[in-house]
Amino acid sequence: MHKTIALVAHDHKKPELIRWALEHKSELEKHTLVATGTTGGLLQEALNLPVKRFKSGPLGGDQQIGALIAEGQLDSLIFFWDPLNPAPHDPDVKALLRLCSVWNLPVACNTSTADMIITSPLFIEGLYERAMPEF
Ligand SMILES: O=C(CO)COP(=O)(O)O
Repeated sequence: MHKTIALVAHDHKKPELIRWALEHKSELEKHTLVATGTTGGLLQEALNLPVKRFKSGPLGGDQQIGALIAEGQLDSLIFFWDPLNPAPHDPDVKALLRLCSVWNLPVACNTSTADMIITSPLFIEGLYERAMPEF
């Protein structure tokens, strides 16, 4: 089943995300890929696949991806955020991860979880339910 997958990594984590994406290229190429600006440029070059690029994270890219979630236009987020270095846009990072919880969006912040999502029949066949938030 065709999905839209967002791929994002902070600077120190970009090599890890590129390695992961290359490893899973045969699955990723079946889907629409979106990314924050710098991550998207690197992925496009490494994978030789089209990647829709939003703004760089510090300039609002995380929020643009958050908007996709709120609009029901994203199926998963692979977000290798950096736990060891502070980001100037940390509130945006938190806001993006918060929306994944609000909408029950499959989100991976490391390679082990990303492996599980991209190989999961639940994900690939769309067998999980995106939550409608309750107030
Ligand atoms: O900062 C980011 C996510 O919070 C990623 O942005 P870039 O892909 O532009 O580096």
